[in-house]
Amino acid sequence: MDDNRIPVIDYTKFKKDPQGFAEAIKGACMDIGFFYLINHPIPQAQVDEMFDISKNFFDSPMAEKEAYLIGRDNLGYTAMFQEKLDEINQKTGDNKESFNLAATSGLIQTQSLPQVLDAQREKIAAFAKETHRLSLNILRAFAIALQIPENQGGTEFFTSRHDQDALGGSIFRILKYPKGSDITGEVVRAGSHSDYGSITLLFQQDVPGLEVQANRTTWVSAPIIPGSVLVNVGDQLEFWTGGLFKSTKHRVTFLPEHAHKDRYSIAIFDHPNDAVLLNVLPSPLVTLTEEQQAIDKTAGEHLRERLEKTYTYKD
Ligand SMILES: O=C(O)CCC(=O)C(=O)O
Ligand SMILES: [Fe+2]
Repeated sequence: MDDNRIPVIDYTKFKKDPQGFAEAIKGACMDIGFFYLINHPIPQAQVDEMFDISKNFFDSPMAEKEAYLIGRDNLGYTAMFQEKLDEINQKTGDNKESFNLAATSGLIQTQSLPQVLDAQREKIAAFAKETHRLSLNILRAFAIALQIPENQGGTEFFTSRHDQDALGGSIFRILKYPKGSDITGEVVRAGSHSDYGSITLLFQQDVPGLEVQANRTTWVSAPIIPGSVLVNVGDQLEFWTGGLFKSTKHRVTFLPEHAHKDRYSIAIFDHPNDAVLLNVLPSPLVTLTEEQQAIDKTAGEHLRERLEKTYTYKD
């Protein structure tokens, strides 16, 4: 495999040749930590509808958005420059706005939402359910690739630990990178970071800008492949697999077209349920170090540690 390329994997292979699909995904996860899925089951019309909802929300008056500022529950609105994903290298915060919606069933129903989003709650919930179904099949492919024994859960080892009806940190995030040039002198719009969860699904629309750090050294662009979803491994899965799967840093940089075009993206961050211990993985391919085995860390603890480092909460 070319190390500097993000592989493109055909999702229809999951049904026809689960083993081959699992091997392709494993190769990508052990290498660059990112892959595109084409021919996935989420209808483009539904994705487009989510982008329309997102645009309507970001167009609403600032007072309405700021009434829902993000708090320690990791839900709500993040204003321009509020999040600083790369606290070491960025002078200013990220040049973007975002809104975190809950992606666990209970919270989808009860999260307090601004009017524009509240009116679309059913559609948002349906999209969260649909994308979660796709995540579950990716997690099944992981279990096949990692040869999890039947008596340890087999194919359902990861899915049973990503129950949308149980407590967990999964987030459905809409993002807007407003048009305009780099007023602060930063080249980067969203600082270099790795994601926190197990897997992230990313939908990009029209305007590129995402870059991925191949081999932990070289920045390569992650172009938009129409109709695809970009999938990446997060920190919890890297930790859980003893480093076998790579949680790769990525960032969004300014491109000339950003001067006159808004950029929108949607990220679904799937997390293991809060109570899941990340230092136990019954796979013959994974060897956890003694040190790692000694760290009894749950997914919930892992997430909260990371969040405290990157946000400046206004409460
Ligand atoms: O907007 C993008 O393309 C990437 C966003 C991202 O990496 C994140 O929110 O974690
Ligand atoms: Fe990210």
